[in-house]
Amino acid sequence: MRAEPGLPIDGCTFEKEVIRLSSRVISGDAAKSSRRINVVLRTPEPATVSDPEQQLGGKTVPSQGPFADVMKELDQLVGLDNVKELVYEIYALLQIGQYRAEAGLAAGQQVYHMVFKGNPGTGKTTVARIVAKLFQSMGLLQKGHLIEVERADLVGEYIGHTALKTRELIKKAMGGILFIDEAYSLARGGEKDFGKEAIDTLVKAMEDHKNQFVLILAGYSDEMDYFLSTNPGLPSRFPIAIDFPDYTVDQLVQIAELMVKEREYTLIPDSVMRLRQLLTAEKNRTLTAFSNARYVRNLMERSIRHQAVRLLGQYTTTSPGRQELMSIKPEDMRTEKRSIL
Ligand SMILES: Nc1ncnc2c1ncn2[C@@H]1O[C@H](COP(=O)(O)OP(=O)(O)OP(=O)(O)O)[C@@H](O)[C@H]1O
Repeated sequence: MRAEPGLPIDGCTFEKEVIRLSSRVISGDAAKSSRRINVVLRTPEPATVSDPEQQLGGKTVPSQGPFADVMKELDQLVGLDNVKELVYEIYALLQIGQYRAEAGLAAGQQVYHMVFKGNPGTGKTTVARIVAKLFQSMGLLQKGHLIEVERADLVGEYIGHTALKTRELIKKAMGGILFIDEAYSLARGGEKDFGKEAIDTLVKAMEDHKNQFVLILAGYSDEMDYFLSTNPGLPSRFPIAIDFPDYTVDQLVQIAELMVKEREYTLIPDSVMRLRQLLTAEKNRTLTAFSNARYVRNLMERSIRHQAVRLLGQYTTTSPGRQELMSIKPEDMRTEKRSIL
C-alpha cells in the first residue's frame, strides 16, 4: 500500500469547545492548537423531507450515501451506545462546522486520536474499522483503511530498527487509521526497551503528519490507564477515550443470533436456552479474561461444524430438508475445543 500525501481540507476547522463527547474528553495541547488547516469536507447531505431518514442511537441521520451506509453498519452492532453517541456528536460537529464556515465563522481544529479500553471481543477492532470508513465518508481521512498492528510489528531488534519499522507502518496507515492492539505492551520494558522508541516515533509522526492519519491505542482498561499514566506526554494527544464494557448475556445472545443469521442458520428456542447457560457459566468461570463476542463467534462456528457432522450421521441415504440444514440444536452447542476441522 502506498502512502498518500496530506489530507485535502478547505478552510474548515472546528473549535474544540463545540464538541462534548459523552465518552471521556481529555483536553490537551494538540486539541488546543488553533492553526488553520485546509480541509475539503465531504459533509453528508443534511436530511430533508424527501430524503428518508434513519436512526442512530435514537438520533436522526441521513439514510443515503456512503456516510449512511457506514452509519447503518454501526447501528447494526449490538449495544455500544456510547460509541453510537460519540459518532453522532462527530457528525453533528462536522455538519455545524460546515454551516459555520459558510457563515464565515472561525473554528478550531479537532484531534481525533483515540484510546479504546476494554476486554477482548468487546468490539474494539470492529468499531475502529467502521470509524475508519466513517471518517473517510466525512472527508476527515482520505482512504479510510485500517492497519492493525501489535508490539511485535512495531518493535525491532537493534537500535534504529524500531523507528524504521514503526515509520513504515505509519506510512501504510496514511489516509486511514493505525490501530495498535495491546498498546500498553510498548511500555513493557521501561526506558531501555525498544518499545519506548516506538512510542517516540509515533508521537513524532502525530506532530509531523497532523490530520493525515488517526492513531487508535487499544487494550485492557487497567493496563491502558497505567500505560497512559506512566507516559505523561500521551493522554493529551488522545482527546477521545472510549470504554468498551463486557457484553451482558442478553447482548451476547443477540450477537450470536446475528452471527448465525448472516450465515443463514437459526438457533432454535432450546438452543438459545443452552447458549444462555453456557455464557453464564463461562462468564463466571473466567471473570477477567472472558472474550465476549469472540467467544460467541468461536462457539457459533464450532456449533455449525458440529451440526454438519450430526446431519451427515443422521442422513445417510436421503438429504436433510431446508429447516434441518438451518437449525442449530442444543446438542450442536458444545464448549470443548475438539473439532474435526
Ligand atoms: N456489538 C457487536 N455486535 C455484533 N458483533 C460484534 C459486536 N462486537 C463484536 N462483535 C463481533 O465479535 C468479534 C470480535 O470483535 P472484535 O475483534 O471487534 O473485538 P476486539 O475488542 O477487537 O477483540 P480483541 O481485543 O481480542 O482483538 C467480531 O467477529 C465482531 O464482528
